[in-house]
Amino acid sequence: MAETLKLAIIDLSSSDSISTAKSIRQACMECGFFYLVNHGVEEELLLRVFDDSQKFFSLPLEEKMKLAAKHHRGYTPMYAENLNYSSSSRGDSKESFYIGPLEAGRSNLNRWPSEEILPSWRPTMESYHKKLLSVGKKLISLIAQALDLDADFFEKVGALDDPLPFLRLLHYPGELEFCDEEIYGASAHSDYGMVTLLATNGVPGLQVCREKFKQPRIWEDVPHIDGAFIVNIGDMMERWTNCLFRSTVHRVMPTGQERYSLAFFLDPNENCLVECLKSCCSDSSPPRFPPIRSGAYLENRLNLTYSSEVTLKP
Ligand SMILES: O=C(O)CCC(=O)C(=O)O
Ligand SMILES: [Fe+2]
Repeated sequence: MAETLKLAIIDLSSSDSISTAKSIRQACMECGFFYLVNHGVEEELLLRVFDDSQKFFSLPLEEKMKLAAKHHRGYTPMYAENLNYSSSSRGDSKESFYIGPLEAGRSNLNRWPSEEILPSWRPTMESYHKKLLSVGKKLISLIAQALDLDADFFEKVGALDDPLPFLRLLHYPGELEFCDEEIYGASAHSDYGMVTLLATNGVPGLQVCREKFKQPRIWEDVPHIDGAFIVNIGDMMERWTNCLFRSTVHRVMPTGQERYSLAFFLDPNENCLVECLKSCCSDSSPPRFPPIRSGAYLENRLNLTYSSEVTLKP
């Protein structure tokens, strides 16, 4: 039985940004995961998004496959993905739908179910996507302050001016087709970008491993809190901070219950150079990673996860 992890709760509506930034710093250094409350996303919108997500995944497979992922947008069927590419097991038992950036010039790569089949599906997803981008940007400015940087640091380095936000609708079936081998809902992985904001339908399954280099791995459950997003730091933020802020390994275990979640990945603009912050390195603690361009890094990670061609550029 996994222990239950008690994560910090960060209030996005607090007027005391200094103390909020301090709590974020501690949470990111200790665990890389925290809850975000009072984020301003209405419950009614969240319910509509979950409802529409369920409607999409209930369509016949051939209908969903008409929107099969291209350029990393659209539908990925069950077992299409192996997040833990060092494992040779079957892919993950989940299906998903990716919605990429909505900004002009990029949004034409998105794939949408037709209005006749799922009326008002697209506007619902677009309004959630936009809302989450604004919550994510607010959070990033607090993360900058948590690193003793100017609140607009990540804007100034070009990460957030035309960023790469991806909304991913996820569906984990309750009953598994194969029970003779080790099957994960999502196998062990860390996220690639800056931050991820996750909402779930309340069904458990998410686990984190705080010490990724220790064996055997110890997994702890992350319980759902009504109305809270689960936020985690991604690998690019870990690179920026020279591992001060942790991109923690996590996974989703099947529980026999059907599960839906919404993961919003906020990734820097593809041209943004991700390099160790001056405040995070010294002679005795030199940069652990060379500088990389966000786009090249993401493409490489995505290509390792999916066998098919993935392109990020519009
Ligand atoms: O569904 C979840 O709870 C987590 C999904 C996840 O970690 C991911 O898609 O990166
Ligand atoms: Fe993840």
